[in-house]
Amino acid sequence: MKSYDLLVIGGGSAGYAAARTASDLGKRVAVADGARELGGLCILRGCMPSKTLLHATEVLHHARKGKTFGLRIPTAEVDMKALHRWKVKTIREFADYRVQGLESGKFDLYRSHARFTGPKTVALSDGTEIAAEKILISTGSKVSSPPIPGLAETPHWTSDDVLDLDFVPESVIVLGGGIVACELAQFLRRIGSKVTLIQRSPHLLKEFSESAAAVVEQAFRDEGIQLHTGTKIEKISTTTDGVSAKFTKDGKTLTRRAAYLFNALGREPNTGGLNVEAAGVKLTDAGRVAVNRWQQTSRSHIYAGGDVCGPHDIVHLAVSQGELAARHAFGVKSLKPIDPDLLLSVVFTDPPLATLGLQEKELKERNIPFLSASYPFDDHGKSILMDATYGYVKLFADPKRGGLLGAEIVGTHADSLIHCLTGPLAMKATVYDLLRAPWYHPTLAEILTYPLEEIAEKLS
Ligand SMILES: Cc1cc2nc3c(=O)[nH]c(=O)nc-3n(C[C@H](O)[C@H](O)[C@H](O)COP(=O)(O)OP(=O)(O)OC[C@H]3O[C@@H](n4cnc5c(N)ncnc54)[C@H](O)[C@@H]3O)c2cc1C
Ligand SMILES: NC(=O)c1ccc[n+]([C@@H]2O[C@H](COP(=O)([O-])OP(=O)(O)OC[C@H]3O[C@@H](n4cnc5c(N)ncnc54)[C@H](O)[C@@H]3O)[C@@H](O)[C@H]2O)c1
Repeated sequence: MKSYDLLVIGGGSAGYAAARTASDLGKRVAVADGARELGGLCILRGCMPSKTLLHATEVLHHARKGKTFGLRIPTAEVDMKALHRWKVKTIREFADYRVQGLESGKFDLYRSHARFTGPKTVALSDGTEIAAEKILISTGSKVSSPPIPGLAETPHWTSDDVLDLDFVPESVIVLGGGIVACELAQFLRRIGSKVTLIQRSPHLLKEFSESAAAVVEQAFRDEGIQLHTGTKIEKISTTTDGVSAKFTKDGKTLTRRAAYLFNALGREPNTGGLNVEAAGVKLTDAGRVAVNRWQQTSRSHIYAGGDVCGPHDIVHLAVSQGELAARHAFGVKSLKPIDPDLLLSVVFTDPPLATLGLQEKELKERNIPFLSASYPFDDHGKSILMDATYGYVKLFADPKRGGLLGAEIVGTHADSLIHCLTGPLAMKATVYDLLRAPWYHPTLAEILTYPLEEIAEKLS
C-alpha cells in the first residue's frame, strides 16, 4: 500500500489546484485521474473549446455586419474543417501545458479510476492501493439525460459533440435553455444551421433575471433562432431524415423536426463508481458531495471541490475550492471561506450576460434594503458607434452609505465590463469611491458612471 499526505481524486481544475497547493506546502501528494485524455473539462470540453468557437463566430458575425459600418466584405463564411483544426490546435496547447504540470514530478500521478475502500483508503483500477491522511474528491460532472420519453433511444449530441463538429449541420433542435444551450445554440446559428431551441421555463437562462434573459432572447430571435419557451417536452423520436420533438405550449401540441438533436438539459455530479459509502461521505439530495464552508465533507479529513460539490459549475470557483481545501487540510492559518455574496457569473452569448454579487431577487428574498439604477446601451456613445445597442447595466447599492452590493450587465463586452466592479465589490467600495475613479471617454466602461451617479443623487 502506498501512502500520502493528500490523495486527489480527479485531476481537473479543482484537483490540480489542490495538488499544486499541497505540494507547495511540502506535502506528499498523489493525483488519480482515470480519463483517457488529461486536462479536465474546462480545457478539453468546456470553457476553452466553447470560447474558441464562440470567438470565431463572433468575428464572422462582425464581418457579416460590415455593411453597417460602410465596409465592403463580399463574403464571410465558416470553413468548418479549418475552424475545427484551429480549435484542436488551441486546445492541444492548453492541454499540453496542464499535462506538463500534472507530470512535473511535484506529485505522483496515477492514470486510473479511484474507488473508496474505507475512510482513508482507495483502490485504483490499475490495482494500486493507496492510504492517505487527507483526500480530495474532485471528480467533476457529466451530462445528464432526464427521463424524457424517447430521448434515450434517439441519437443525440451532447456539448462534447457540438464542440467537435467539423461540418455545418443543416438543422438542429436544442433541448434546454441553460448556459450550455444558449452559448452553443448561437454558435450553431452563426455557422449557418437552422436552430430550434425548446426550453421548459418561461425564459431562457432561468437562473438570471427575466429582464436580462429577455435581452438575450431578443438577440437570438433577431438572429433567426426559433425559440420555444414555457414548454413541456412530450416525446422525442427518430424520423426518416433526422429527429422530431413533440411538446406542448399554452395548451397546444407542437412538433418540430430537424436533422440533429442536441441534449443540453444539464449536468450532474460525477460520483458513480467512487463508492463514497465506504468512506462515510454524504451526498446532498441533488447528488452532490455535501461540504461545509472549508470544503470538508461529512468525514472531516475528506474534502471536495469543483462540480462534484458545486454549488455552481464555474471554473474559478473550482480552483478556489481546491486551493482552500488543500490549505485547510494542512492547517494554513487565517483562511477565509469563499464569499457567496461575491458570486461572479458570465454567460458568453452575444450579447453576453454577467452578474456579480447580490441580485434584485435575492436582495428582496433576504429583505436587504437597496437602491438600484440602470442605463441602456442604446443611449451610450461608445456602444452606439459600435452598433451594439442591446441591453443595459444595472447596479445595486445599500441605501445608507452607498456600498456596492451587486451588478447586472447584459450587453456588449459584459464579460469584461463586469470586472470593473469585482475589485471594488471585494474591497467594499461605495458608489462615491467609484465616482472618484477616472473613467476614460469614449469607452464602454464609462456607461457605469450613469447608474453610479443616479444612486449617488438618490443618496443625497
Ligand atoms: C460546454 C461547457 C462550457 C463551459 N464553459 C465555462 C466557462 O466559460 N466558464 C466557466 O467558469 N465554466 C465553464 N464551464 C464549467 C467548467 O468547465 C467546470 O465548472 C469545471 O471545468 C469543473 O472542474 P472540476 O475540477 O470540478 O472537474 P473536471 O475538470 O471535470 O475534472 C474532473 C476529473 O476527474 C476525473 N475523474 C472522474 N471520476 C474519477 C474517478 N473515479 N477516479 C479518478 N478520476 C476521476 C475525470 O477524468 C476528470 O479529469 C463549462 C462547462 C461546459 C460543459
Ligand atoms: N459561461 C459559463 O460559465 C458556463 C458555460 C457552460 C456551462 N457552465 C456550467 O455548466 C453547468 C451545466 O450547464 P447546462 O446549461 O448544461 O445546465 P443547466 O442546468 O444550466 O441548464 C439545463 C436546462 O435544461 C432544462 N431542463 C432540464 N431538465 C428538463 C426537462 N426534463 N425538460 C425540459 N427542460 C429541462 C432546464 O430548465 C435548463 O434550462 C451549469 O451549471 C453552468 O453554470 C458554465
